[in-house]
Amino acid sequence: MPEPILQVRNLTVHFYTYAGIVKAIERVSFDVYRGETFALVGETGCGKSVTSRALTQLIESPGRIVEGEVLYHKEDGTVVDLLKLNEEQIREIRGNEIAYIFQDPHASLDPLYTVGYQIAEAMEVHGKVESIKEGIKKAVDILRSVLIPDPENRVKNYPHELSGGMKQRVVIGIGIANNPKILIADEPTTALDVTVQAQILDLINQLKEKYKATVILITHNLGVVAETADRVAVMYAGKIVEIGSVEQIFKNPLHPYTKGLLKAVPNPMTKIERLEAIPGTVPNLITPPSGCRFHPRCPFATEVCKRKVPELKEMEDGHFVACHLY
Ligand SMILES: Nc1ncnc2c1ncn2[C@@H]1O[C@H](COP(=O)(O)OP(=O)(O)OP(=O)(O)O)[C@@H](O)[C@H]1O
Ligand code: NI
Repeated sequence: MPEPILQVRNLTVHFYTYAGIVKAIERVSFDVYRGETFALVGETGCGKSVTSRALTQLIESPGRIVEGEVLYHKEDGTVVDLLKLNEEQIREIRGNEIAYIFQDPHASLDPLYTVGYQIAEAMEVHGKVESIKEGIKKAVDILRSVLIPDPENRVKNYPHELSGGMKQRVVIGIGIANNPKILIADEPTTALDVTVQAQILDLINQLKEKYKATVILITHNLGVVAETADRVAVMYAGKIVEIGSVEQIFKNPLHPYTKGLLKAVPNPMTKIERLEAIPGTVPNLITPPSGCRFHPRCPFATEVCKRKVPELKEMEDGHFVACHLY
């Protein structure tokens, strides 16, 4: 039996805006197993980033986590609900046991400090080194492990002295500096060109093996999912509609939305295809559709789909779908 490292239950996040309450994610539940790469996929605005940020309470005003549990299974066997931790406790976990790599390396790095300093600081904050000076020494090894050439000199560079791909390697270096148990990569390659994207994904895979980490990978690129993930959760308009192994999802997609996604990508192994070609648009999440949120776009929708929210049901071993057709 795979052992869960995270169990997410009924995670719900709302944004209280002037226009109304944006129901960004609603009762999202899934497990992530220790050591796997778990992908969250879906069109833009479906709630991937909000879900991943909510795992460690990284939701800023006007957003609020209104419901849910995120059970984190530590290596010593204890289980904590990350949503019940206070600010200081969650900050101790964030960046240390659970680290993020965000999409835009420009926004993730401070232009005023050298990359060595920034890696050193990430370690010092969590008590992994006694001083920045010691941290900068270790930063050389970290730059080496993210395959930056000439790390002894690169450590003294400012972000603007590095290419986009190199900057993203530095961001990954900061992410892994404290040897996290879970690495959450939110569109880590979107801002990069295609060849560099492949290198960065390779790097994440290598680091995952080396540090025995668990990876949560957020992407709208199904080619990336096919190549790097073990399991996949498909999101639509703030809900998870299907979860399964990569093989189950690609060979036997069950939800009409998942089928549409796969059809919208002529060849799932093509890296550059994106998921934008399903007819209709993602609904407004202030007044989401009743029942199944996909029903207005679904070719198979019936009466019940308008009335009743479908729950996730297990159809085959580990393959879940939330759809009234099943
Ligand atoms: N600060 C905010 N205020 C209001 N609504 C927000 C805010 N942040 C996110 N949302 C809403 O939450 C929903 C989910 O957004 P999220 O960023 O998680 O989508 P995503 O799946 O990551 O999309 P993308 O692929 O474009 O990154 C969207 O409808 C978005 O408009
Ligand atoms: Ni996002």
